[in-house]
Amino acid sequence: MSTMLQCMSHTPIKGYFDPPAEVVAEVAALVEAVAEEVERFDPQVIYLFAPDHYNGFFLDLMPPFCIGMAATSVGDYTTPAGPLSVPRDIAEACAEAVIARDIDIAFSYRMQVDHGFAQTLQEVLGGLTRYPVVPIMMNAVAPPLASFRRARQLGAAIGDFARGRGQRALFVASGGMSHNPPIPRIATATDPEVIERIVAGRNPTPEARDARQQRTVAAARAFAAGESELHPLAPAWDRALIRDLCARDWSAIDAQRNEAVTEAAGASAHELRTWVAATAAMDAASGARWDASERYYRPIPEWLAGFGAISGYGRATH
Ligand SMILES: O=C(O)CCc1cccc(O)c1O
Ligand SMILES: [Fe+2]
Repeated sequence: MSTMLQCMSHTPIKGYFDPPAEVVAEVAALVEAVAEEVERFDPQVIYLFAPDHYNGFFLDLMPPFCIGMAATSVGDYTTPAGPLSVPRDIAEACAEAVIARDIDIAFSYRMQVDHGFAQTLQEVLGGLTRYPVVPIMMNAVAPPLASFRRARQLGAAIGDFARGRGQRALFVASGGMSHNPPIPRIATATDPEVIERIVAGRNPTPEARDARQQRTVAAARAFAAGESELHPLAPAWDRALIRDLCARDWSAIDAQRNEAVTEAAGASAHELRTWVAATAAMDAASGARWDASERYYRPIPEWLAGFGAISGYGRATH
């Protein structure tokens, strides 16, 4: 059974407000190259680890992790709306295997996902329905968050499950790296409208969604101009995390404390738990016979993102 790992940042600001043309072209070339590799690999199943940004999951009921047995993209920013091709039997068996390992994940038969999933599906994975995909949502916006250690254990359980199935499996993470887009937090929110939106803001009007997206784009413009209170990008921290993941230094990964991650790299650096889970899944599915390396890294303030990518290739030992 062959395996592949692709971890990459997402940023929905792309197209609304962009860095210099050479940076846009560099990222486009990266995306295209990874998409071609995926096409050549021709996965039989994709395990896609991604966060949500208060578009599909809210504080009325926020799970640390959720596997979708069926899922639909809400179509925020420039991403397409519509159903994903979730192989329900595989997703169900995966949830069963994970829960049997004492990782008590949630599951949904009508999961809504946002650009966290949809941008990567659209740009890297051939669209929402090109391949069978098991979507795994990891809460990265609403503290208290599960630990990096738990993300690693979740990934390992899914990787073992994938190996047991013997299918050509692609593990994908969408998110990170250091960044801090203006996502409200219940601890500091005071505006009742904002509180309502993060507690129970499912299916907003198109106007409300657009207003929110325009605020994010405005924040990116201010951040790029150096006129922003948002946490700065943290290239040195990002590169160290890339090194730890590629080296499979699980004790270093497990030692990451949530407060320290926020402090060093901004609140949305927590999206990197998707990289942790996908890499741990790859490791479990591939045994010792795989390698990962840094594919790309650049801090891109216009996109509010420490933008990185790692790729890994392997062949399972049985
Ligand atoms: O709309 C939002 O809530 C956040 C949008 C957003 C911006 C930059 C990087 C990201 O990873 C991201 O998700
Ligand atoms: Fe994000």
